[in-house]
Amino acid sequence: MVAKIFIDGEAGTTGLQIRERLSRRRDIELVSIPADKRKDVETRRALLNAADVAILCLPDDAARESVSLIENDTTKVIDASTAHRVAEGWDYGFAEMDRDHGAKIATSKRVANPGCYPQGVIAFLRPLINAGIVPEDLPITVNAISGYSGGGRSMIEAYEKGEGGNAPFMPYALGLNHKHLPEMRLYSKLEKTPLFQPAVGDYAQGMVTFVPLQLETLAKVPTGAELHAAVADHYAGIPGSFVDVAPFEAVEKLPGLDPQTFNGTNHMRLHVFANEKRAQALLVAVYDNLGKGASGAAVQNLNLMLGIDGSTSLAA
Ligand SMILES: NC(=O)C1=CN([C@@H]2O[C@H](COP(=O)(O)OP(=O)(O)OC[C@H]3O[C@@H](n4cnc5c(N)ncnc54)[C@H](OP(=O)(O)O)[C@@H]3O)[C@@H](O)[C@H]2O)C=CC1
Ligand SMILES: CC(=O)N[C@@H](CCC(=O)OP(=O)(O)O)C(=O)O
Repeated sequence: MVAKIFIDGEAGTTGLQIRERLSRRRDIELVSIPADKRKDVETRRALLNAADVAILCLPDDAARESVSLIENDTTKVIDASTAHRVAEGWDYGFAEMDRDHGAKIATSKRVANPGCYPQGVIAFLRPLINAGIVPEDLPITVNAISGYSGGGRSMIEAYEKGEGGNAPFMPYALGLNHKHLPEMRLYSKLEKTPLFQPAVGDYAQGMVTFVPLQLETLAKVPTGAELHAAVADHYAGIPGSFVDVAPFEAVEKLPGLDPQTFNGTNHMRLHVFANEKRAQALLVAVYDNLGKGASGAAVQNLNLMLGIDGSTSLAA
């Protein structure tokens, strides 16, 4: 069967990337909207209702509107926006977060594609909390850097025109209230909202998230090797996982921590570093904000929803 896919917001950063990833697929008919009608509600309503799967690459309010325009119970939805990530009736689109989660996505009609930053955090904390190695109430801090494509078309244009100074490293979200906090807390299984402080760099694409852990207050302080083993065990149990775990090694510097390492792919690599004497560890995830952070994850979820094995069908 050839599945009909409509990308609402196909001209935006995420929409274009998904289009590109799907363009050579023969099992998919990509339904396009005429450029002059792309914000026309009735044209979108018709295309949304005719699609087997609609992928929403829109601002939050427009994504909510698209969902409200679906009048049948057959069109499945993958929403790349923030609108439904912690909403009732939606499944979170991070397939590797639990052993059976890919199967859940495969039968879901409403999948909320994750935010770029939260996946690197959930990828570590959920398995560690599930294994009882990190307690749910441990206060967590997250730092991160993203390429400017994370800010969508307006930020890309601003950086490419050299507007705004183009600082090599520009911290933001200093009100400590970033929109990714609810999904980061909920799916990591944390009791307390993490302190999250990201930065944008003067490069287009690729990200790194950092979770430093102060472990001395824990009743049982895990070693770096124990943290690493728990995370590695989790991903070893997920066939076709796009998340892998680097060997546990003592290094001062690692070229693989370049945020651009996995650009153009759907891969995420997890690194564990530790200093046993100080009871400190650092959890580092490297991936493409437009890949596993957005369009790669959307195509992985689409494959699952179409009953295709994502590990073999996703063009990296
Ligand atoms: N960039 C990233 O790294 C990531 C983005 N996302 C999310 O994906 C979604 C899209 O982001 P991104 O691609 O970066 O954003 P862009 O700004 O690049 O693209 C959004 C697109 O939606 C169009 N649009 C806006 N309003 C409407 C409407 N009412 N009807 C139809 N089309 C509309 C815009 O058109 P116009 O420009 O003419 O207004 C634009 O083409 C957002 O919710 C974002 O939060 C998720 C993960 C990562
Ligand atoms: C650099 C930059 O500005 N990044 C965006 C997040 C990009 C992303 O994950 O997208 P969602 O909007 O779908 O959550 C931000 O911090 O708001």
